[in-house]
Amino acid sequence: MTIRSVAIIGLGLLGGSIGLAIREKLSEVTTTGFDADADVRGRATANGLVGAVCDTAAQAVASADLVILCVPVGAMGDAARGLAGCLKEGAIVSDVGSSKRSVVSALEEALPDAIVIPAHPVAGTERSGPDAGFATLFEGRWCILTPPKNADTDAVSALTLFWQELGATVELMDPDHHDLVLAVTSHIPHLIAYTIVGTASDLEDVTRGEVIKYSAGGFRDFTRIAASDPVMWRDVFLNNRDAVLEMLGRFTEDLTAMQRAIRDGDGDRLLEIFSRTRAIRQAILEQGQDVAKPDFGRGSKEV
Ligand SMILES: NC(=O)C1=CN([C@@H]2O[C@H](COP(=O)(O)OP(=O)(O)OC[C@H]3O[C@@H](n4cnc5c(N)ncnc54)[C@H](O)[C@@H]3O)[C@@H](O)[C@H]2O)C=CC1
Ligand SMILES: O=C(O)C(=O)Cc1ccc(O)cc1
Repeated sequence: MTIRSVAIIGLGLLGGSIGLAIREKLSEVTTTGFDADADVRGRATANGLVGAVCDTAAQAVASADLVILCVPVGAMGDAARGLAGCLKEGAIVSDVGSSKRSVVSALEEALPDAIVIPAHPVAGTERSGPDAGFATLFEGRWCILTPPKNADTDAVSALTLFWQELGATVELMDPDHHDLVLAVTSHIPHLIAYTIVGTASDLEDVTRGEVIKYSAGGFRDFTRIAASDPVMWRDVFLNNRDAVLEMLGRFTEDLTAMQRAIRDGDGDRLLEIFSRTRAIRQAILEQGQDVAKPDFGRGSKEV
């Protein structure tokens, strides 16, 4: 099957970036879009994120071969229910949600007769909204597809090709495994950033001023991540609860071990842990991933 038209539901960072990337890399593909927020629809029109910004989701998807839901994971069910009875025959319904198990269930429940192939482009920034997108967001990034076991193979191939044409490398994964892996590589790091920046902001006024004044690289990096969209991340934690709690349990144990090593003056133990973690960064660099300028930092404002 050939994807000739794409409808994007949710015209923020991800939706806008997909629209711009299609315009730049797949000029023969037409795009339509819808956002629940009228102001966002206005900005999307002004920024030319899609060929036509529609007043309803039904209009946006009516002739689309591929529909991509780019809304917070907690809104996927509502957004999908709004499309029931409006899809073109044979259309693929996909998404970009950061967690997959609950999204798979929400989409399949809302659209039981549709071809649903969930996806997660592992690419983003701390920015959000219709002015934050950029066409190169997906270049050199992973896009994980979590197709159901009985998925239409032509649809999986078409979606794979679509993401490859936007510059991503595609991998297939089971949704539960996706959620566990992303809990440790993305969700817990965000939780830690929100926590440490929150801890600093709870300090008394004088000290807090000094935190801002003397913030060293590490803290500044955390503030970038902790500036990420609150609604999006609330939804990620509510929707990937089990995997996050599992990984948080392990993290808490490791943090306690670190606390004990410091209390005991166990320098050897600290050296051992810090050397092991250094090797992980080395391995990421050797894989050719851009860790010096964070993944996600493209298009983001340096702080
Ligand atoms: N921000 C990031 O770095 C990344 C985000 N994601 C995922 O992408 C999705 C979108 O995130 P962003 O683009 O960053 O968010 P965003 O906040 O920039 O855009 C989301 C848009 O969805 C709209 N919306 C909400 N409910 C809607 C509904 N029912 N119907 C139509 N529009 C609706 C909002 O008005 C908003 O404009 C989320 O599921 C997130 O987990 C995935 C990878 C990276
Ligand atoms: O900005 C950052 O550091 C990110 O981690 C971006 C990001 C956020 C959510 C995702 O599901 C994937 C990537």
